[in-house]
Amino acid sequence: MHSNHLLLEEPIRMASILEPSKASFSAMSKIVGTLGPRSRSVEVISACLKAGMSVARFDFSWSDAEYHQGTLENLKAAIKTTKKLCAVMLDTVGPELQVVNKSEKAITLKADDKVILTPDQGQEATSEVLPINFAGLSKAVKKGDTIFIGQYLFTGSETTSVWLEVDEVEGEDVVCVIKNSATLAGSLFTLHASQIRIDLPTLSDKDKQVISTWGVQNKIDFISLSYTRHAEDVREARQFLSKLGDLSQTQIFAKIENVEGLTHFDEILQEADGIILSRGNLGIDLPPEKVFLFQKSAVYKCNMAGKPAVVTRVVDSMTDNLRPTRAEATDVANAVLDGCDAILLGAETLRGLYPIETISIVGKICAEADKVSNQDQYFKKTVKYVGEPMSHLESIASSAVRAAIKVKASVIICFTSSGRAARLIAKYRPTMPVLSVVIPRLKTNQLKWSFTGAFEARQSLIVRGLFPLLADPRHPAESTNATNESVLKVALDHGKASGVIKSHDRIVVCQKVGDASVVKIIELED
Ligand SMILES: Nc1ncnc2c1ncn2[C@@H]1O[C@H](COP(=O)(O)OP(=O)(O)O)[C@@H](O)[C@H]1O
Ligand SMILES: C=C(OP(=O)(O)O)C(=O)O
Ligand SMILES: [K+]
Ligand SMILES: [Mg+2]
Repeated sequence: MHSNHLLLEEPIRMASILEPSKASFSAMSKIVGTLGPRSRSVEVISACLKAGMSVARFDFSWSDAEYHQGTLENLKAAIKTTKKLCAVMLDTVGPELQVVNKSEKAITLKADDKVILTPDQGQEATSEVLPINFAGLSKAVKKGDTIFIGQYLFTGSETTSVWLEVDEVEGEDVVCVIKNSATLAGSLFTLHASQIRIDLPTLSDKDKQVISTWGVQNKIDFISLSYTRHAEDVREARQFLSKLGDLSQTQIFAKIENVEGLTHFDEILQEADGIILSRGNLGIDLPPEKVFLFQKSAVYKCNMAGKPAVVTRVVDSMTDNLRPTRAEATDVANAVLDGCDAILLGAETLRGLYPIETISIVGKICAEADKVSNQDQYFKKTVKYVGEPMSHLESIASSAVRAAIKVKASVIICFTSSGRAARLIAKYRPTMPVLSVVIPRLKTNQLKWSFTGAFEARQSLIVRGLFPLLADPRHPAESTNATNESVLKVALDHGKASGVIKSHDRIVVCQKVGDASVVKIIELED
């Protein structure tokens, strides 16, 4: 994929744009798919994995643990048959405001009419009254405030979502003027009050209950912490996970969905393992002309911190269409050029008509963008930002990337146990895939012995450029010459089998020999 590297900063021969792309290993960018009604059979999930999905998101805003368990069992079966790894992400409900439409009858709202938002959940949802799950709304809003309501995983389509303006507050009810005619479809609508503080905990009691049952049972790799607004939200979630056995290893991805989270971005980034730029909600909270600026600066900060950045809501129109709009197609490429690690698909895979095609098209756009991203510029910027003296490991990691580019290596093979070395290599955005060979370590919790490695391997599935391989735990974890050689052979065979490594290729290897970290370049004979 790196062989015909073009640079946007140099004149591109226009005709070269039309040259068909060589079939490549896969995109360096990752794809997170939200699984639901249209993407829960073994068949469809298998196709999604083959098309490039490497993380499955289970959104607990919608449906229950039993339903999600059924989907997860199918995911496990699909992983087994396709032999494609996939990590599991649990997405919390958090302080999300919802309208439950028990009857599931479509609700027609007409511009200039009035509608009442009430916390009385005993009432049916109609075009006059919409019951919501929060009693504090009337205290939080004032006349003139803007409220948005859309179908769960709204796509922004003007006919299924509605803008309201607060007209008056009557006790706990909020009376609103409808700004556009729309028909709300489905059983659940999300409500977003622009730039309003919602006084609800970031981890709700229901979230805690789900995490400590479903989450523990399934050893979830990631928590997607909806509506993270302060660093303290992440610290609290971390504290909660620390008491749940294996989940002390679960990574926390802070979802930035409103202005409050944006304001505290720097502190949140320090605490979190990664960031989800939740443009669905954030795109409503921010003035439209500011969305790109947040994206560019947040992704830059994530890159410099070496933490994964995930961008959402990229090809909403593919929920009903086989092709993205031109704007969407360009937006996906720009997200990659901005430096994001992964793209998160919502409605497109959950209830869209074309989940597999969506993943495949997004993957292809990412792969094209990968080819023209300016690695040299990025590398220099990162080295400058990190400054001197660099930590030993960071210096080794950046040198490995530099060497790999200079010798035109086809892959970097990185030995790691904690995953730290592989993440640092990814931070320097190599143009070739990184096979992160995770070496298990024996650990004990005083009750039983087990091996580390599974979490670390799956968690790299959200990092741009990383392709994990879990080494056989029978290999001793000590890095002797003999074990290094035998593990390297397994990694090379794996690389050859998957087509990234060919005979006579050069390969950069990052490993420890005794106590010393080394970067070596090998040239294959056959
Ligand atoms: N089991 C191993 N065998 C050989 N080298 C290793 C092993 N584990 C880590 N390394 C190398 O050791 C250095 C530290 O890597 P890191 O991922 O931080 O290791 P750790 O898992 O010990 O935190 C890197 O150069 C990495 O490639
Ligand atoms: C992904 C988002 O959130 P949700 O969990 O509501 O899909 C978003 O707001 O972009
Ligand atoms: K959610
Ligand atoms: Mg959201």
